[in-house]
Amino acid sequence: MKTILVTGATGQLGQCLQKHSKLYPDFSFLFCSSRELDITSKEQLESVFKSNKIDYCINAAAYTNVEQAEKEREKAFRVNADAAADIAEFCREFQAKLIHISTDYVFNGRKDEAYLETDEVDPINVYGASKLKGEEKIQEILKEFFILRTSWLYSEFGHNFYNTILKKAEEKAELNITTSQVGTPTNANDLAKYILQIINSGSAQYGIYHVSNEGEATWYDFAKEILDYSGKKEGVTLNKTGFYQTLAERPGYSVLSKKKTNRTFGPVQNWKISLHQLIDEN
Ligand SMILES: NC(=O)C1=CN([C@@H]2O[C@H](COP(=O)(O)OP(=O)(O)OC[C@H]3O[C@@H](n4cnc5c(N)ncnc54)[C@H](OP(=O)(O)O)[C@@H]3O)[C@@H](O)[C@H]2O)C=CC1
Ligand SMILES: Cc1cn([C@H]2C[C@H](O)[C@@H](COP(=O)(O)OP(=O)(O)O[C@H]3O[C@@H](C)C(=O)[C@@H](O)[C@H]3O)O2)c(=O)[nH]c1=O
Repeated sequence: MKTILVTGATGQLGQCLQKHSKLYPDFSFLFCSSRELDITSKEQLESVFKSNKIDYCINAAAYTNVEQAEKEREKAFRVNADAAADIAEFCREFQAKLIHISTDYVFNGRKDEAYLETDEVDPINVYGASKLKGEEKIQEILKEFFILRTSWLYSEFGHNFYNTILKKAEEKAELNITTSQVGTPTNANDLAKYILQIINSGSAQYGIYHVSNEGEATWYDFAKEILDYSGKKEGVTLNKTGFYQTLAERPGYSVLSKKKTNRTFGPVQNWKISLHQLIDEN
């Protein structure tokens, strides 16, 4: 039986992994919240790796507050880079394979077609820089890793753009949503299912992969689709804006090419279809 450690287990992706883990009764999961396992503590990491024979570690723990990271650079790097490196060290020592999640924000957004895994990285905010450092350290330390770059995650769980829009719709708020970023909203349930499929396949095709839904959208397009499909647009004013004031700069274009991922592990569905599924289910 394969034993799978999941860090950050009560975060958005962590909760999606918990939900979909039920489909894998032959796997033994060790879900650890930040309270149960602080990944910045080498002692705590060592203790988990020593007392369990871990085959895979899914690192779903991260510092994800893009705005706050501009003010807490050190903390963002401690969690997203240093702790990721420590996890990689323990994976090497205890022969576990690492599945680490990274982001479209490692790119500067100046390209005008989908980013390949091999394209130049050049983050333009602190969060992106800290995630890139994590990627780099993992590759230096470990051979048996999958770094999965994803984008614009949303789900029924936790704090995300989808839940923010639904909440604002309940409040009948006036929404001003930016059209100045193009990317791909990705249902975290799809990512969770994809990760579990990779483990189940036993693949040894290690490396960096892009795993997001297919297609592209602006945040405005995403908000509009959420409101239209959920039938909650009544009384809500939705405005396009070319500029939404934020502390952190974000890439203008961050669609990820899935050519390599599709070839290796199979397709991921279109973002609109996946969004509709989530709304239908909830
Ligand atoms: N959300 C998004 O839009 C995107 C996310 N990603 C990446 O996907 C992954 C999952 O993101 P998502 O689930 O959305 O993020 P969340 O912020 O929902 O979850 C992150 C989890 O990490 C935990 N965590 C933070 N610091 C530590 C620590 N020191 N030790 C242990 N756990 C810690 C948090 O716990 P607590 O709440 O208790 O602090 C939280 O449960 C991350 O690697 C992220 O960088 C990539 C692209 C898009
Ligand atoms: C709430 C809101 C946001 N926006 C803008 C701000 C920003 O440019 C964009 C998205 O806002 P958010 O703060 O929800 O998203 P942001 O924190 O940028 O999301 C990112 O999170 C990290 C973790 C990732 O890895 C990325 O892939 C990406 O998903 O929408 C509006 O235009 N209007 C609004 O009312």
